[in-house]
Amino acid sequence: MEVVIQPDAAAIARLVADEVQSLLAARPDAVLGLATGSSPLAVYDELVRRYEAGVLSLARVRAFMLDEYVGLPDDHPERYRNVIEREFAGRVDLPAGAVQGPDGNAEDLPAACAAYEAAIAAAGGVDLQLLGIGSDGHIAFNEPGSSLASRTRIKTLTSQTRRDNARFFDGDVEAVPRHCLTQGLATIMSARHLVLVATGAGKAEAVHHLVEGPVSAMWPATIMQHHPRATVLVDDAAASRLQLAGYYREVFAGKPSWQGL
Ligand SMILES: N[C@@H]1[C@@H](O)[C@H](O)[C@@H](COP(=O)(O)O)O[C@@H]1O
Repeated sequence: MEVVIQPDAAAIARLVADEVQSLLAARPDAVLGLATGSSPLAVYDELVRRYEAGVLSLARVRAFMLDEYVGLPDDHPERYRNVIEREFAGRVDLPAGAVQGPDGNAEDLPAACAAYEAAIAAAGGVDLQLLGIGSDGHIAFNEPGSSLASRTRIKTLTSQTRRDNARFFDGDVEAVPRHCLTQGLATIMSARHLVLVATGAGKAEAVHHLVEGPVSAMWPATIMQHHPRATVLVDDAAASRLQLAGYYREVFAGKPSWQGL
């Protein structure tokens, strides 16, 4: 696992966008994994800027989302499919239909989960998966206690996650759905490069466990320690509880620029 400590979200976004740009230069039809939440927003803004500047095209890209709420009306602004369209897909040249997500309104939810796994596999798997992390250490919606071998399935959100996400629902916890469909930890681990972004002191404990704690279902993101290519990008506040922060800074400072993330 590589830990990259940067001064702020904008600096993190530039590094992640560089990585996406070099991936697409090598493979214009790459498969991206998209995350929702506030953490990846600066990355999306940076990618949009590069698209508008004409240095990046996503015309041949396919993308898969991590998760989706169950039961939000199709036109609800917080439905993750709509969030991704608004924050990213609708602002670049991703073709219509290029972004897929689990169908949280399907009549048969287990079948929708299986179909989603099959769609990812049929696309050849995800090349670069963007991730945020919840304050309780969840990735996608794999809450504490999630099977480390899980695949896309229905999950119940913890009250902490519902409280955390209430800010997107006018502060109304009751408006946050109780259930979701989420890629499992094994699904996420199948992506070829994991790129996790975390900023702010509220993520410091989760980041500490992710990078330096024992691998445990209680902190689901720790499974990333088993991934051969995982990059964790954090700002100073999110890095504040890392015991080896000085070492991570030294390693990154000494890295040849051509190496990328
Ligand atoms: N399902 C999402 C996750 O994909 C996200 O990483 C996490 C952190 O969100 P944020 O980046 O807004 O802090 O919470 C949400 O519940």
